[in-house]
Amino acid sequence: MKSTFQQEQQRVDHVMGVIQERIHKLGEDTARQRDEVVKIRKHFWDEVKVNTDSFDDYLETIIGLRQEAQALAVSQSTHRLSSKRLSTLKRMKESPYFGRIDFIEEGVLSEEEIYIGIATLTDDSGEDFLIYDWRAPISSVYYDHQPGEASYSTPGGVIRGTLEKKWQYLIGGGVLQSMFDTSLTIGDEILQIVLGKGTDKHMHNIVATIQQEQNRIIRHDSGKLLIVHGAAGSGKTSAALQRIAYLLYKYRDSMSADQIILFSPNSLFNNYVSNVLPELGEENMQQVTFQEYLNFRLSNEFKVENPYEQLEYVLTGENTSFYQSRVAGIRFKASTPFFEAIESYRRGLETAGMVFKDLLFKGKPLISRREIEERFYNSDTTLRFHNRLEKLKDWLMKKISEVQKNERNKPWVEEEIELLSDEAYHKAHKHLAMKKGFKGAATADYEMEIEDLSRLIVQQRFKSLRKQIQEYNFIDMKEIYKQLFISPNYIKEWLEKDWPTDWPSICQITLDSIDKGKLLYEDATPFLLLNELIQGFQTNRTIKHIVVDEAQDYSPFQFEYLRRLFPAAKMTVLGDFNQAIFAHASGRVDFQALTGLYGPDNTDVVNLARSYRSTKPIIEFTRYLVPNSKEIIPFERDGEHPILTKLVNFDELHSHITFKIGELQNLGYNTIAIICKSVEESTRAYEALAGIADSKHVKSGSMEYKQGVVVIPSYLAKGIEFDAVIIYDASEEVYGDESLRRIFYTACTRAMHFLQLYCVGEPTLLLRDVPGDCYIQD
Ligand SMILES: Nc1ncnc2c1ncn2[C@@H]1O[C@H](COP(=O)(O)OP(=O)(O)OP(=O)(O)O)[C@@H](O)[C@H]1O
Repeated sequence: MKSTFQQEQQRVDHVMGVIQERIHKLGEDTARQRDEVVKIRKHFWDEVKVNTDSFDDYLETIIGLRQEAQALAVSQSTHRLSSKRLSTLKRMKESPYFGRIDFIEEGVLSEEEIYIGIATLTDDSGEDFLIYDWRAPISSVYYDHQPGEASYSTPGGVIRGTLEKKWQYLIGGGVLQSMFDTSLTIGDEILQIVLGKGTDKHMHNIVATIQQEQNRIIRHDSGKLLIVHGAAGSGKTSAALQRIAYLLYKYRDSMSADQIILFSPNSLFNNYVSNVLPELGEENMQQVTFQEYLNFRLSNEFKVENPYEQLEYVLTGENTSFYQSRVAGIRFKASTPFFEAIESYRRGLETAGMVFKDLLFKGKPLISRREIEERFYNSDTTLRFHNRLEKLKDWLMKKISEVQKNERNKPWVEEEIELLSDEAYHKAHKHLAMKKGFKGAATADYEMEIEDLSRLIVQQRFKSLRKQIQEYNFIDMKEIYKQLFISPNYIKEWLEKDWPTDWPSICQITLDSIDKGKLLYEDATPFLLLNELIQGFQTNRTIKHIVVDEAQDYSPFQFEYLRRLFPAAKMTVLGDFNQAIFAHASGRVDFQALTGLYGPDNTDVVNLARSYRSTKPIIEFTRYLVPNSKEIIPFERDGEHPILTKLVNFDELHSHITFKIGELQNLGYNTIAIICKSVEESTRAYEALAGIADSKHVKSGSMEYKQGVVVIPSYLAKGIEFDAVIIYDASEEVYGDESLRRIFYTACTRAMHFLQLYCVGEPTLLLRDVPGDCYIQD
């Protein structure tokens, strides 16, 4: 008689056979579909008869074109779906499923064995499920329940029953390596195995070991806003990515990957998480950093400072003049009172204060800014602000048309006609001929009239002016924003209280920067907001979901902005106060305040207390670095205690680090990070440690997360993790300020298996509260 293990292997073999068969069949189908697409593309124009001689011919051409385009679209979509399924099946060949529940539904006598994997697989009849997708309603029982009474929600209502048993499988290369009856042990064996492994270049999916509290996040589906607050390493990013996969499955008929945006902390992180969805057979969502968005919107007008330049300044600029004022400005400009001040300032612009640009033609004002201003403030004040601007735009267009008409007979036009090159003449000829309905050979007979040519030349000359009006570029946004800072008292008109004491210096810093063509990071979102409040929000209604990771580094201001920008989207926000590293994140970072974005009825908050990334000794050490440390629960994974080594000078430090790296590499650690406070420090460290083979210096703008040894500033290491972390210099000299606590905590919590801290001189007092038995002092 066969053992349970053998029977299970037999089942694996059977399922593998089915998968192999499907791969073979689908491989053939996909190849055929690809040929079909290529064929349609190649012969697209052979199938369409282009004839525009008469209206009927024209109509027939259009219909032909449409039919051909439709055929192409259908073939492409069929091919895309088959390819997607094929790559999922190929992944399932490695490990077809990872779990099983034995479930008896209420009112049904027999128990059903539900095997769970990354995608559904049925037998040839299509009736019996060999594997259930991990996102199927019934699969939630696997994540949510221990043996006993259990239930799950379906679109038709709640199904109740009894969970008899729960199994976890480890299958690799089609071979069953181990299976655990977790209903008996309630063990985390597989989680232990997964977490004990080394990291590699990319984050991986966690579907086989999703924890109950994470499942709540993944399957959450009510309200507009889900706020997830969780300790470092608690799986916030992982849960968010599986949540996206879940939403793409649940709403597969109405939501596609390009309708979801993930706001990531930096490009390195983008690269790091880019494999999770493809591993699950889904396409990646759009990934963007807030900075990229700001650049996209503002780079025509300004050079926009990036958040890391801002942070680097905060970390290293203490000795520069106006340092305190700049930091106060950063905080204030990220606050809700400043948001409200901008809103009331905009309302104030309804009666006075709009600044316009002269509309120039041939270098001279055609319509002066004063004239535009007068027209605007004499317009009907009962109309909404935006409608008044629309009317102003119409008026300007009309004026331009009049001037344009008068210009046709001016001598400059005649001169230009005479100076027209052959090529320009030919182009103009063609354009006018097309406009008048001449075609092909007939155009040769057409004599261009001077009048037509003049009109065309004047029209061309006015094109950019019209564009300027069309795009509201006659509003001097830069001056309007500057106005807020020109007189330090001006703000008091829009804000009753709460402006910072160093406001006059903040005003000066702002103006100096704008005059140099640079927009400080703290001004970028306020400037955009004012822009949108005046010209109308450029909203994007196609986006259905936005996920904001590392949300503690966004200001309330930015959240409000995102809400308005994507009015049709739901939002998932993930963060950890303790890792708030940006300068605007004062002690008042408050996720509860985010509830105000959509209101309490539309908001849910989930807390993740258990931390998975690091070994228990590392978590027990790091949690003493932040307040509320008791709330962080370590996952029981053993390892070495963190080590603090005190050194007397930098030469000693560098030889210690070089030796340690060799040791760690011999232990088989793939990813080792030497984490520094700032780029300034990491540049020095990298140069001094040049002897370490194949080490890389990660700077802002680095696009790819690499294996091996990296020297990295703390704020770029956020969101990612390393097998071993070395804190380059944890001295009081470097981390001597309380405001660096969160940066220090973030750096230490990047370690999965090993944490070494060095310090040249006295260690930072941030370690003061860590009990001596939580680390080894060298
Ligand atoms: N249920 C789980 N099963 C397996 N691994 C998990 C699970 N949850 C989290 N992990 C692992 O823990 C590590 C940390 O997860 P993740 O990066 O998602 O946490 P985070 O909360 O976003 O961390 P941080 O805020 O520190 O950036 C990752 O290696 C992830 O794969």
